[in-house]
Amino acid sequence: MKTSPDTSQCPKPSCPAGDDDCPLIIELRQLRELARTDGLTKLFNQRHFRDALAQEMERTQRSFNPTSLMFIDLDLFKRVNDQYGHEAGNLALVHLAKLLQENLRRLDVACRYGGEEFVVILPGTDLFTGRFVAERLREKLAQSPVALETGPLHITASIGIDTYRHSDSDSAEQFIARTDKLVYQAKAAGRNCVVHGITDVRVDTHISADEKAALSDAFRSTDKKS
Ligand SMILES: Nc1nc2c(ncn2[C@@H]2O[C@H](COP(=O)(O)OP(=O)(O)OP(=O)(O)O)[C@@H](O)[C@H]2O)c(=O)[nH]1
Repeated sequence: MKTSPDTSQCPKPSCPAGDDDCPLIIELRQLRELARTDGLTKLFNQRHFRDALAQEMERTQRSFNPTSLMFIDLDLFKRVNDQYGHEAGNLALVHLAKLLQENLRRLDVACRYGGEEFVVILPGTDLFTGRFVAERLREKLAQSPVALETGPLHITASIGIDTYRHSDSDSAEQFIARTDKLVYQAKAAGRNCVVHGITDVRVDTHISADEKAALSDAFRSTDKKS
C-alpha cells in the first residue's frame, strides 16, 4: 500500500547550484511531503486523497477498470475520548491507520479524511472485490483491540463502499458524497457493518477460481456483524 505521498510525478525541487545536500532544498522537500501527510497517523491527508481520487477516476475513464472507494468511520468515538481520554482516542486512530497499512494492497491509497473518518481508494477494483476487502477490514478491526496501558480497548467501524465505473458520469465530489452517505446508513443499521452502493456486482475476471470461491463464501457473511 502507498503509505507516504508519491511525489514521483512532480518535478523535485533542486538546488540551482547543484548541491544535493542543500539544507533549503531538503527542507522544501520535507515541507512538500508534510503538506500531503496527516501528522498523527502518517497516512495521506484529505488534500492528497482528492488529487489521487481524481487521477484514479480519470484512469477508469481511459482504461475501463473500475475504482472503488471506501469510507471508514470509527463507531462511538466520542465515547472513547470521553471515557479513556483524548490520548487513548489518538492511539485508536493510529491503530486503525496501522491496520490499514498492513492489510491493503500496495496500490491502494489510504488517507485520513478528517477526525475519526478514513478513506481508501481501491484502484482497478470492482464492487464485488471491494466489498470483500471492506468486510475483511471491518472484521479485523473488531477483532484487534487497541492495547491501552489500562487494558484492551475494543473498537469498531462503520464502512460505506461504492464503485466508479467507466459508464458513470459522476464528478469526484458526487462520488465522494454518495459513498460518504453509505456510512450514515451503516450507522443507522446499528454500526460495525459494511453498506455498499450499487448491487449489480460483477466478478473480476482477473481473479482465480479459488479466489472466486473464497470471495463467494465471504460474501455470504458480508454485511453481517461479527
Ligand atoms: N482523540 C481524538 N479525537 C478526535 C480527533 N478528531 C476528532 N475526534 C473526536 O471524534 C469524535 C467524533 O464524535 P461524533 O462525530 O459524535 O461521532 P461518534 O461518537 O463516533 O458516533 P458515531 O459516528 O455515530 O458512531 C468527537 O468527540 C471528536 O472530538 C482526533 O484527532 N483525536
